[in-house]
Amino acid sequence: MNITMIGTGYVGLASGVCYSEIGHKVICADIDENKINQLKQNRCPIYEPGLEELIIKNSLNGNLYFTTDLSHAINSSDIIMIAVGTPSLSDGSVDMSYVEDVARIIGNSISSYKVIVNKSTVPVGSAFRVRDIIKSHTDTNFDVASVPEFLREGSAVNDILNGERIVIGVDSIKARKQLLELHEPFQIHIQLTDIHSAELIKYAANSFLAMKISFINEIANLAEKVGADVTEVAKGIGSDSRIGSKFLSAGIGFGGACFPKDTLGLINIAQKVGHNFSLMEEVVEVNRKQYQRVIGKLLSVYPDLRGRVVSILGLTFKPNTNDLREAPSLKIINDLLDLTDGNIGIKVYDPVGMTEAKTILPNTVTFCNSVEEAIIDSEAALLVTEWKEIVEKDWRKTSQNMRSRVIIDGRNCIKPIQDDEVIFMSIGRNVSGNYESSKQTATNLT
Ligand SMILES: NC(=O)c1ccc[n+]([C@@H]2O[C@H](COP(=O)([O-])OP(=O)(O)OC[C@H]3O[C@@H](n4cnc5c(N)ncnc54)[C@H](O)[C@@H]3O)[C@@H](O)[C@H]2O)c1
Ligand SMILES: O=c1ccn([C@@H]2O[C@H](COP(=O)(O)OP(=O)(O)O[C@H]3O[C@H](CO)[C@@H](O)[C@H](O)[C@H]3O)[C@@H](O)[C@H]2O)c(=O)[nH]1
Repeated sequence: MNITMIGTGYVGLASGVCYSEIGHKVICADIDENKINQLKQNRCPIYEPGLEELIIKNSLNGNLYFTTDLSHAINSSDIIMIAVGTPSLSDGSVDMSYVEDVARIIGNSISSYKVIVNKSTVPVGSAFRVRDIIKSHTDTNFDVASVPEFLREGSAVNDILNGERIVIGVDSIKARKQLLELHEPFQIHIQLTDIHSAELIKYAANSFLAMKISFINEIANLAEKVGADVTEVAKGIGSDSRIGSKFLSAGIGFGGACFPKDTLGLINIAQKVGHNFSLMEEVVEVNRKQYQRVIGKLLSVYPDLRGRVVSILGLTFKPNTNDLREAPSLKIINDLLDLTDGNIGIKVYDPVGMTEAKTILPNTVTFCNSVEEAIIDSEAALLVTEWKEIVEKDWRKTSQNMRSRVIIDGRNCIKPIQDDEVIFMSIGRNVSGNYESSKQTATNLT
C-alpha cells in the first residue's frame, strides 16, 4: 500500500521506515529541509539503534522516499499519517497547532479519497477536530482514524516490528478495511476500537506506566527512612504477575518527550470535562520532586556547594537516545547553578547527547569527552543516565581519580560500593552511605 507520513521526527521516521520494511511504499514528508536533506543522503538525523540501516535498505529498494513537498506527498498515497509534535502548553494542555496546520494542508491538497490517521498523541476528540478542519477546506471524501504509537526511544525499531499490540480506532468500514490491510504484515495483535477509546488508550498507557514509576519512587523514599532496599521490594512485588516487574526501577523520576507531557495532558483532558483526576496530579507531583533527591544527598555531603566541582554522568533522559527533552539532568544542573549563584564547577559527559547538550546548557558547564575526563578533580559524581558505558565501569577503581570519592547513583544502576574511602549513595537502597547515614560521614568532608 502507499502511505504518506507527515512529520519525520522520532515517531514519523521510525514508524514510516518500519512500514516500508514490511513492504509498503512510504513517503516521509517534513517541513524541516535540513532533516529531509540528511535523510535523502541516507543519514539518520536522530540516534536510534538500527534505524539508519533500515533507512538505507528501504531507500535503495525503492520503498522509502523523503520530501518537503507536502502537497505532492499527500496526493501520492491512500493513507496519510500525521506524526507531528504535540508539546505541552504552559497550562498543561496539548498544543494542537502543528496537527491543525497539517489538517489545513491536507484539506487544501487532497483530490481523491484518503484515510487520515492521527499517529501523534492527541487529546480525545482530536480526530474529529482534524476531520472538521479538513472538511472546511475540501469537498473530497475522506475518513479519519486514530492509530496511536507505543514505541520507546532507544528501542523504536524493535518496538514497532515486534510490538505487543496495534490499536486502531476507526468508525468507517472502508477505512477499517484499509488499516487492517496496512497493519496485517506486522503479525501483531490488533485491537479494533472506536476513535475516542483509541485516543484515550494512548494517554492511559503512558500515565499508568508513569504512575508505576512514581509509586516505586515513593517506596524508595520510604525505604530510606525505614531501612529497606527498594530493589528488593520491586523484585518482591514485581514477581506477582498482576503487578509485573517492568517499570519498577526507582531513581530520579521520568523524563522524555512523552511521560511528562502526557501525564499533564491526561489531567487536562479530565479537567475539561469537569473530572478531578487527583491520582495523576500526585503522580506528576512526586515526579516533580524526585530529581531533587540527588541534590539532597549531595548537600548532605557538602552543605555548601559553592566552589565545589561536580560531574554529571549521562545527560539524555534515558540511555540509547540523543533526546534531552525533559531530561532530569537539565533540572539537576539548573538547580546546582541556582543554589550556588553559578559558583560551582559542573563537568558533564554523555556518550551520545553531547552535541544536543551543547545547544541547551550554559557555556559555563565543562563539556568532557569521557567519564574519566569528567570525574578527574571532581568532588562528587552524579550518575544520572544508566548508559552501558557508565554502568560497566569499575567505579571503585575509576573513582580513585576523583578529588573526593563521592558517588551518587541516581538510577540504582551500579552495584553499591562498600569501601571506607568512598561515599556511595543511591535511591532507596539500604546500603552504608545512604541519604540518612551519609549525614554523619558528611561532616568528615566539610
Ligand atoms: N518520541 C516518542 O518516543 C513518541 C512515541 C510515541 C508517540 N509520540 C507522539 O508522536 C508525536 C510526534 O512526536 P516526536 O517525538 O516524533 O516529535 P518530533 O518533534 O521528534 O518530530 C515532529 C516532526 O514534525 C515536523 N513538523 C512540524 N510541523 C510540520 C508540518 N506542518 N508539516 C510537516 N512536518 C512538520 C517537525 O519538523 C519534526 O520533524 C507526538 O504527539 C508525540 O507525543 C512520541
Ligand atoms: O522503571 C522505570 C522505567 C522508566 N523510567 C524513566 O521513565 C522515562 C521514560 O522511559 P521509557 O518509557 O523507557 O521511554 P520513552 O521513550 O519515553 O517511552 C514512553 O513514551 C513513549 C511516547 O509516548 C511511549 O510510546 C512508550 O510506550 C513509553 O514507554 C525515562 O526517563 C526513564 O528513565 C524510570 O524512571 N523507571
